[in-house]
Amino acid sequence: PICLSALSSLLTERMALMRDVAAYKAKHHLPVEDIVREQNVLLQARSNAHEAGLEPQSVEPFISALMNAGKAIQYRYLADWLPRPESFVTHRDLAGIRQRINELDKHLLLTISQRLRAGTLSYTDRAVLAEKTVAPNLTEAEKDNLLDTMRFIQHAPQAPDTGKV
Ligand SMILES: C=C(O[C@@H]1C=C(C(=O)O)C=C[C@H]1O)C(=O)O
Repeated sequence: PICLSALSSLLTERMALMRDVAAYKAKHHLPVEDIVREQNVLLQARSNAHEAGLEPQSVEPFISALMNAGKAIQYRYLADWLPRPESFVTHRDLAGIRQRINELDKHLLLTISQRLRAGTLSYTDRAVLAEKTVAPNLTEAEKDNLLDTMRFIQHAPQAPDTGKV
């Protein structure tokens, strides 16, 4: 259960940051989708997965689901702000927010790796996670997608110990 609450707070914090990302982009007239950044997030995730003992390919659908949810949340904020342009104030800069997102993604994969040592996620775990993970503008469909792709994540096979030094 410890791992599950850590997981849901990491997910919730990542989703909550999307408000600041959207506000920064609105202020600077930047598009929501940033393909170069997305490629970096995926590359970083593969390397974090490897370090956490996970199969790098198996984390890709989960990371893509995180980014899809992130973009959808931002689009909803921008739509909500259209009639009230004064409401999108942020003092944070994008580089700082992205640094925090990098940390969160790394911790997410480490926590998932730890949790998988206790066995695969059960339906109860999934329900607990779904209930605990609540963020503004995150829909149930996006949450389902996150939890479905999380179940796809696998540990990397252990390197055989040859006994040689
Ligand atoms: C969060 C951002 O917006 C989008 C979502 C991303 C994510 O969830 O990591 C990455 C790039 C963008 O397409 C961002 O630009 O940093």
